Amino acid sequence: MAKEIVIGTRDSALALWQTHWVLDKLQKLNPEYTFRVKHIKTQGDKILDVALAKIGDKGLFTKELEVALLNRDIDLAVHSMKDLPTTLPEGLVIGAICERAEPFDVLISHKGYTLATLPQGARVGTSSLRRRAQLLHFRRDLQIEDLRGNLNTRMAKLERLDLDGIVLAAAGVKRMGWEDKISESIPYDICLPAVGQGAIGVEIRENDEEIMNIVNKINHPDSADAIRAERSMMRKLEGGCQIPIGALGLIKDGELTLQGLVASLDGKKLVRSSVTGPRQEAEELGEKLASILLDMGADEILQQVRQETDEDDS
Ligand SMILES: NCc1[nH]cc(CCC(=O)O)c1CC(=O)O
Repeated sequence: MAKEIVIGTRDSALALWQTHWVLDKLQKLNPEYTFRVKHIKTQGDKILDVALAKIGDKGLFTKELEVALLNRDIDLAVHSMKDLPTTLPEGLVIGAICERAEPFDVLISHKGYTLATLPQGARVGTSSLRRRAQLLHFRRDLQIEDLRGNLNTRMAKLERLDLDGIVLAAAGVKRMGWEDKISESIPYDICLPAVGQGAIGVEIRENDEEIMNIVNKINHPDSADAIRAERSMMRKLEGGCQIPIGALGLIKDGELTLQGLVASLDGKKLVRSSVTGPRQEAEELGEKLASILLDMGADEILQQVRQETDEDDS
């Protein structure tokens, strides 16, 4: 009988879509194994009524899966790369980063608005600090409403809260089959994506060579190098708290260009820059861009954000 490999996943509709996408690929490329899915509830799936920025979202969608990996309850965990913290627990590694879908954000609005044409003071839903800051930087007049929950809940809130629009990741919207609801693909100069946005990753045990060989077949080197650079930038910038950070790595002719930004929560301050270099130096490029941003004023923004989130906690 074929050896069974257990894939751990969250059980949101998006997570299940992503997991079955990964499973199909793995099964085709590794016919000698049988793959099975195990659902695991994460903290982020249970706490739906508290703003993410308040509880801190590091590992909120991944921790229980990581515990299951370390306990050998599962052999690999499928994550949205954007939800995977930049530092992994001891003993776990990223086994593969799959080919990235569109990394940009989209506006969903019944009236077909774009960010530029939304009426004065329009109410736009997002719970991401990164989106909030960049939207406010672009349009100081917008009223940003908190929008916690999985994609289905967020879409329901567009109606229930009678919002003028909500901002979501294009990749998730397409995976849910909601393309027809998109009223604008938001350009990168207005909104730089989250680190890892649009890519699905596989986390495995560090010394598990058998699983490493199985998942390596679905690794996409261009996506992996781009996202390694983004994660390296973020690792150097963040200090244990949630901050508005955007990043996007793109590979062309063997060269990696990494764009990045850091913004204040109100979007008033925003520093943005980019670096280009050999793709083999993805991690160094990420650190270099982080240093450039810090020199440009990101250090002050970070201090300010830390103070503001501390006040929130008390
Ligand atoms: N934070 C939730 C999350 N994690 C991954 C995606 C979308 C899919 C992706 O970016 O890979 C989403 C939804 C969203 O931000 O709109």
